[in-house]
Amino acid sequence: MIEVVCAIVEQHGRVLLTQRSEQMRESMLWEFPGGKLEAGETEHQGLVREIKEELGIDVQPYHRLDPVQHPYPNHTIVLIPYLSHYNGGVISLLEHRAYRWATPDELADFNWCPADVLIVEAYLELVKNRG
Ligand SMILES: Nc1nc2c([nH]c(=O)n2[C@@H]2O[C@H](COP(=O)(O)OP(=O)(O)OP(=O)(O)O)[C@@H](O)[C@H]2O)c(=O)[nH]1
Repeated sequence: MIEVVCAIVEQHGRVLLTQRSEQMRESMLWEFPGGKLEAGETEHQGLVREIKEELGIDVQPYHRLDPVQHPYPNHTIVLIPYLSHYNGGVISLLEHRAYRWATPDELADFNWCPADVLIVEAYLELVKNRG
């Protein structure tokens, strides 16, 4: 099982989404930025490292949401989402095709990686319950 951590980074009522590039698996689909955990790394360390590597920004994970398991044709992943603070830096697209700061209302309009669909739903529920 491949463990993948991803960040739900919020700022001014919007959330950061990234679009996978032509070169990546699940190409052109939208996701929460992140990546595979490396051996010996904690989830927090892996998430901070991945976001720095692919977007050049600093984030601080603070709340773990329920992981989602998803079978892709050649591998199964467990996707572990963290609500995260944006701690600074300017976004550079070092691996992705595009990024957006989307409002919760807009999230349903994106073509998501299949593993993310349940995470988007859980996030929307959380936003609703915050009032
Ligand atoms: N980062 C990220 N990956 C996701 C999400 N949803 C999802 O299904 N995935 C899948 O999880 C896997 C993560 O791979 P990745 O390519 O982003 O990670 P990485 O940078 O560590 O991989 P690499 O070193 O093999 O290129 C891919 O199969 C990707 O499609 C998501 O929200 N964020």
